[in-house]
Amino acid sequence: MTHTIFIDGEAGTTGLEIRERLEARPDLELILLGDRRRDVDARREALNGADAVILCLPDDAAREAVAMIENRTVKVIDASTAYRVAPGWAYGFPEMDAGQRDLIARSSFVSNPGCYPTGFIGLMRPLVKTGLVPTTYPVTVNAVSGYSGGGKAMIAEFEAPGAATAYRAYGLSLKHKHVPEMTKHTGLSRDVLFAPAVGNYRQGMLVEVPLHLAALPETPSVERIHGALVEAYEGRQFVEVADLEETEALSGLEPEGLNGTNRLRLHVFGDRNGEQARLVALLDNLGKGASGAAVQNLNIMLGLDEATGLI
Ligand SMILES: NC(=O)C1=CN([C@@H]2O[C@H](COP(=O)(O)OP(=O)(O)OC[C@H]3O[C@@H](n4cnc5c(N)ncnc54)[C@H](OP(=O)(O)O)[C@@H]3O)[C@@H](O)[C@H]2O)C=CC1
Ligand SMILES: CC(=O)N[C@@H](CCC(=O)OP(=O)(O)O)C(=O)O
Repeated sequence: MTHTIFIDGEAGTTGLEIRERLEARPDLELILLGDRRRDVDARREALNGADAVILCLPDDAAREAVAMIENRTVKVIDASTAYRVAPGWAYGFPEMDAGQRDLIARSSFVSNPGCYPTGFIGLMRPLVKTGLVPTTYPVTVNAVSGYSGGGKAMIAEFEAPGAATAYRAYGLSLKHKHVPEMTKHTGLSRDVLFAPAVGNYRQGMLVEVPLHLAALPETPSVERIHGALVEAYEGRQFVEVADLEETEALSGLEPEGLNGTNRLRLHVFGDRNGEQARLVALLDNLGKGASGAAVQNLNIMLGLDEATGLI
């Protein structure tokens, strides 16, 4: 059986990567609008005529697209921030809980997680759930992304001749749009303090949570933190927890290590005295952070093997 798929935003950074992942698949037929992609009537017809639609648009345009969908049989995946904490939408992170994959499979409206939140929630949700980190704990997140994270506009800025910025801290007003989903989907009751940065390379990211272990109620060991993550993701194809020995042997970690994949790798670095830890997630902002995750959710919603077409 062939499923018809419409990517609204097919020529954008996320849309193009999804298209690349879907184009070669014989089980799917893509509805492509080409030069008519901004034509509202053409979009309305495609949004209501496909089996599934993937919205790769800015937030406001995503809300407009959702309002255009009258056909209740259409399955919708939104890659924007518009619906990530909205009622009636399933959060598209299948590995985050035992029942999340089934929830996504039953849902017609799935919100794809943000790239930074995928790394952060991957690291912190199991620790909050097991009580190792209290819900009231003041959590800080430091992160760096490649410039494709900012879409076409940021790619043009960084790739313009003479653009020499090496690194830029941003989100300095402490109101980044990812904070609500990071807080909600880890189960924290206090907003996380998010310190993002963008580097002069195209793609890939590191998301880090530093922890003073002695400030946590049970002063958990690095092994215990690591064990909670291993247990949470056992048997998951796309989320892996690096061995402690492998992590200890590393003298550095680079953000481009999983580019082109749908994988998320979690590391737990600890000091010799067991007083401090650095939890670090590595992912491709356009892989498990966006386009890969959207394809994984699409597979689940269509009742297919979730790994179809993904590495
Ligand atoms: N880049 C990333 O790493 C990630 C992005 N996302 C999210 O995915 C969404 C898309 O981001 P990204 O691909 O980076 O952005 P881009 O700027 O690269 O692409 C946006 C796309 O949206 C289209 N578009 C913009 N406004 C409208 C409109 N009013 N009507 C119809 N189409 C419109 C553009 O069309 P045109 O081609 O004609 O310009 C373009 O194709 C955003 O919500 C972003 O936050 C999520 C996770 C990671
Ligand atoms: C480098 C950069 O600018 N990154 C983007 C996040 C990209 C992303 O995750 O998009 P969503 O917001 O849809 O999740 C930002 O911080 O706004």
